[in-house]
Amino acid sequence: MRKAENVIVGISIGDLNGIGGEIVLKTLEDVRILEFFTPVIFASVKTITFLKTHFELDINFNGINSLDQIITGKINVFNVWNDRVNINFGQEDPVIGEFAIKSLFAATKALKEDAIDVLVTAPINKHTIQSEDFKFPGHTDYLAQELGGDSLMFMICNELRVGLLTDHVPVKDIASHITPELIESKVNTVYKSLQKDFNIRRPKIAVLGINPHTGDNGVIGNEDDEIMRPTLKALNEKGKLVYGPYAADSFFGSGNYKNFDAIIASYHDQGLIPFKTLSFGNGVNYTAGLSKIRTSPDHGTAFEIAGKGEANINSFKEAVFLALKLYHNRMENAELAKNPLVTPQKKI
Ligand SMILES: NC(=O)c1ccc[n+]([C@@H]2O[C@H](COP(=O)([O-])OP(=O)(O)OC[C@H]3O[C@@H](n4cnc5c(N)ncnc54)[C@H](O)[C@@H]3O)[C@@H](O)[C@H]2O)c1
Ligand SMILES: N[C@H](C(=O)O)[C@H](O)COP(=O)(O)O
Repeated sequence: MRKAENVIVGISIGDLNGIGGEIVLKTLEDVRILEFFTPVIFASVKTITFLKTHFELDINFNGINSLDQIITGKINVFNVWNDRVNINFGQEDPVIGEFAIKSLFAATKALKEDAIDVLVTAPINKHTIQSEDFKFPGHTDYLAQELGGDSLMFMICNELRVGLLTDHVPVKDIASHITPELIESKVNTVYKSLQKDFNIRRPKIAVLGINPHTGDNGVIGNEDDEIMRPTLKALNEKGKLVYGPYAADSFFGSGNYKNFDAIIASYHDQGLIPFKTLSFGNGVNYTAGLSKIRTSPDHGTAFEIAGKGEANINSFKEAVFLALKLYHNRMENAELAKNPLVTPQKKI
């Protein structure tokens, strides 16, 4: 297995008018971090120099034009563009959105070609990134297309893990998206991720219902009784410790969430509101189910504080360290699978 400092963490720079540049550079300013990995920022030396000057940071970096020029133990900046970027903190700007996408495309290509080991993405603005080349509601769907597999938005903070059945889906379409096939596929992805990424051998999973009070026997909707319950029962009978549907309103307040290795919420805000409240700014958004590891902080571009030097870097730092932990866990599990323990046979 690679030495820690040789693990290459690719970082896409996100929306340059937001807080992305600040959280990336302030995280890397503490040089002790380079003992744990080698970073490669996908942007340009000119742009990173502008940010370094703006935030008055004491960092040095190694500008590269090719990924075989990466130097271990240095902050590497890969020149994705040569243009001068007109940064106006706090402004929604489609031109800046194009640079966010250039950075993401270059970093994803490097990930696919194994030039980087994991990808950590700084936040993008979902509106300004839309173009002919990019018609996705976020990184999760884009990476699912690029890397294959069954992608799943999996929010992680210590022992709290919240996955989503439906992620960037408009509220009016949620119920029609939730089918037995989708439930089975998402439960399986969460299950495999808990085993392979988090080393939990026999995971226990809770699924939250769709309707208020899981429908109250059909008084407030039938989906929980007709779709959720039979699908979860069938999965349970196949041997998975999966339970539910649970009424979502009291599930976190009662502390019941602590009894499970992961919780699957039916839709975005049902899962992300309790997650972001309980994780106190330290949460990480992990895209599970893919062939490669991608993490990101659990917050967005925060335009109102961008450029002011007020951004909290904790969630981004956690995203980097979670990506490293998952990378090492996957490597270890792959090693173990290559050399399974053979049970000695009795001599007769
Ligand atoms: N991973 C991602 O790319 C990602 C994640 C979430 C949201 N977004 C996008 O970001 C944009 C803005 O979204 P939003 O306003 O709903 O959420 P947001 O997370 O940007 O901001 C919500 C609130 O939290 C504050 N905040 C966020 N991060 C902070 C930090 N590190 N330090 C201090 N305060 C912080 C903001 O100032 C704001 O008050 C949207 O386009 C959204 O889609 C992207
Ligand atoms: N729902 C995510 C969050 O709130 O953290 C966010 O929009 C990012 O989504 P992608 O990872 O798909 O960009």
